[in-house]
Amino acid sequence: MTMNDIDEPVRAELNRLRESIDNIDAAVVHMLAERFKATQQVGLLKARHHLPPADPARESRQIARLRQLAESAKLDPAFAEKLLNFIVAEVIRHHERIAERSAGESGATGA
Ligand SMILES: C=C(O[C@@H]1C=C(C(=O)O)C=C[C@H]1O)C(=O)O
Repeated sequence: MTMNDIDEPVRAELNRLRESIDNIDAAVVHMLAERFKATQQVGLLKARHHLPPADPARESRQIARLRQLAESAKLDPAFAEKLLNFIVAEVIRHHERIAERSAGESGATGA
């Protein structure tokens, strides 16, 4: 049995479910793009005011909140935490890059 041997009603159901998955994936990409736009602004603000790229206390509060939300949505809280940590690690990398660039610019002579 391969994917080519699927009966028509099963194929139709699979296609319907996959259309929904594709819509959800598109929404996730758009939401992440908006989130990164906001975090880039936070990175610029932090660099301008010499604040550290990471804020572990804020992250702890976000993890506790997301774990609760995940539980009430019947999503594995450990998965929600891993996903947030993955995203935040990327954000912190961006903030470090922004801080380096900002330090380079303010250290430049302009000559
Ligand atoms: C965006 C921030 O910077 C970092 C990234 C966070 C995030 O992606 O949610 C949270 C805390 C910080 O470690 C922030 O401080 O709010």
